[in-house]
Amino acid sequence: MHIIARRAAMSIGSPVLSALCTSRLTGSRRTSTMAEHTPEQVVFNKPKVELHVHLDGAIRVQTILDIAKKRGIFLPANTVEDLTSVIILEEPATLTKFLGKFAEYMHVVAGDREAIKRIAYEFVEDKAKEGVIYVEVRYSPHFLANTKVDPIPWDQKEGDLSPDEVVHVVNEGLSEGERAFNIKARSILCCMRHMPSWSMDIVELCKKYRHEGVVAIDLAGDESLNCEAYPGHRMAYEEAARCGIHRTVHAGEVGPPSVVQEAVEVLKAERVGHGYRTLEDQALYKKLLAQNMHFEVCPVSSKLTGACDPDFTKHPVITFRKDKANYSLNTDDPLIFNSTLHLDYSTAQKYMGFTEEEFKRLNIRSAESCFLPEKEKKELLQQLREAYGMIESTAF
Ligand SMILES: O=c1[nH]cnc2c1ncn2[C@H]1C[C@H](O)[C@@H](CO)O1
Repeated sequence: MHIIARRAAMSIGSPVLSALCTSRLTGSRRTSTMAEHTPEQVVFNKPKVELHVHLDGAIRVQTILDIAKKRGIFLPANTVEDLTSVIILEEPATLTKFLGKFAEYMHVVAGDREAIKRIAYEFVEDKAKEGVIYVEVRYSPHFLANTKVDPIPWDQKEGDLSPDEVVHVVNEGLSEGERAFNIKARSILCCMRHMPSWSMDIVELCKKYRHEGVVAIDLAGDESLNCEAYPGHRMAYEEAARCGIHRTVHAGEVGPPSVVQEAVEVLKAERVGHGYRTLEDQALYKKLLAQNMHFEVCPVSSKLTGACDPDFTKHPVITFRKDKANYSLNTDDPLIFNSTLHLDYSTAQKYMGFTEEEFKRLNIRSAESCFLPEKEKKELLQQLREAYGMIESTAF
């Protein structure tokens, strides 16, 4: 059965690492969760940090079906199994084909407050079940809105949910999830490459909600569109830098190293989303290594979007590891890749020779590179070091 089909039956359950143990249950007590894996697939059964995952690429299929039913929206399939096969990418494709997958279901969730709050809440539950203790989740508020957005996305009729209120509703879902599942969840708001006219809204929303869980700005979408041609993004990133809003940019996923260079030098990105093709420009790569630039690596995603060679033994993260670069392992869009964070870790172990020590190291680097304020970052690092046996526990 597909992981997603199993994910469908997830219920509100026990938080954090205990959830990983459900995969070890046998017989009739076996529960259905997204994090359900055979024991050998859970190769790093310790607290983790995830920095690159899209909320709209991490929705449960059952939730899409439930919301469609409630709203009377037609879908081309009405079981989890069937809808899963409509949505997922099974074979390596292109970034363009991958981005087209969102149109299969975004119209179901967009414009509906209850649906948006639910996906945010369930997202936190799913991450807790994977053993994630800190996550930064990203999305485009415009893609979930149906008013004060031009054009209104996904062929929706005009309604009353603005990008601003989308952020408010997502924040509510995330913080309720944090309380229920005892993990920390923060958000990153995405500008979209093809919609530079939305980018100033995004930086204003980052400013407005910076004390309610929004930690950074991102630029996602089709990388063939550069910023020189679209000054809206550059202006938004300048304002973000001016106001101390953290910045990450999707770059070097399928685009050439020049897009990475532009992200770092023009947009003042502090982290690079993906960044694989940086390796094609050794001078740039060395410069970023020296700067301790963080690369948000998404192994399973990089194969299915066609960003990297499908042979994982040739993956750029192997070079990053060899060079002791600063990087994280992330799911990106687990709905569309029919994946979990465990699959990214087990892929790294099975095909790229990753060890427990490297998993610990990269999670520490991820925590160091997260967008939390310094005090909270220190607490997160302390939590990880204790869990990894690097320091004595301070708990009594
Ligand atoms: O891997 C990606 N590269 C570029 N854009 C992406 C990727 N995954 C998701 N997106 C886009 C589609 C989503 O609707 C948007 C905001 O989450 O970001």
